[in-house]
Amino acid sequence: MAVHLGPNQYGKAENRLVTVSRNGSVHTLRDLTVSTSLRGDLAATHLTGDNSGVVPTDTQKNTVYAFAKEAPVGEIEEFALRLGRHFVGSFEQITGARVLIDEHGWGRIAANDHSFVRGSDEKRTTAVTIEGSQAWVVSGLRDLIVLKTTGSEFHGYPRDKYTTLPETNDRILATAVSAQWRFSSLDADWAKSFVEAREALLEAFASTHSLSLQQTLYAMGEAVLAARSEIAEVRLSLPNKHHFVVDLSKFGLANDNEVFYAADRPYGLIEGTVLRDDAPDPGLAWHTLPAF
Ligand SMILES: O=c1[nH]c(=O)c2[nH]c(=O)[nH]c2[nH]1
Repeated sequence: MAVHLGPNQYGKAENRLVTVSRNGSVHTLRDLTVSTSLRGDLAATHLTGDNSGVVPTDTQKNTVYAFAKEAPVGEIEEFALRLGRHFVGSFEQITGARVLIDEHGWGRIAANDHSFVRGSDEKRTTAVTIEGSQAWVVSGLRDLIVLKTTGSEFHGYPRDKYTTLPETNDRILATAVSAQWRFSSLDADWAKSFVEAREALLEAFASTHSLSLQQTLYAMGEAVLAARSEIAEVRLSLPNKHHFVVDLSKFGLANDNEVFYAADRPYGLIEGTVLRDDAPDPGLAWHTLPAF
């Protein structure tokens, strides 16, 4: 039996990092989940258990925490680039790295400058891939939950003997947006880019009169590309969070799109990519990230 080692990487997943920085009595809280993965000449450990090239995942974890102390964390893209470049630059066998960071949002409680309230489950995300001296950044968000109570239709689909879905020209449209956008430049203003891309997603969701969630997805991706020239490509994953009109006729009640059953599962899952015609080659930007 002839076999060989295929692509591999290893690291410490989901390091939970919380930092507090103090400006007098005003405290600033950051809450990140950081995952590092390293690649390179790692055949020896897989084939013989020779660990001479293996930077322990424990060391990777420690580096995340030490780096958070040694310099300001900054934007998550900057922190991920700093970590990835460190591992690739410091260890001969390590030629590539992927650093994933999710940022969890906290708001201030007005009572003082050191109390916070965890907001929604929305996460700001980045995925940085390093290969030698090259770097690619894909940023985005997850679990941005949106809903509109009108301005959504769904009809005109083929019917067969299994089709029961009634056509509708007025329904609730709701989804939990996962978006990832690929930067064509590392010179971006990461914070501004995030705020404006997010705003473009929300604006497009709200203002597109939707004939399908697919159409809304395309409009949302297009809006991000129109808003931010440094973004080359947007990938969206949109679960269709169905809201079914409850049949109240058995109680002698009419239901004019007022009472809904919010279904948990199954859900439609609409996924797609919108990219500029002249988008630069993605290189390894999507390496190990979901593609569709
Ligand atoms: O916007 C939609 N797209 C679909 O593909 C689909 N399929 C379905 O049953 N409902 C919907 N809604």
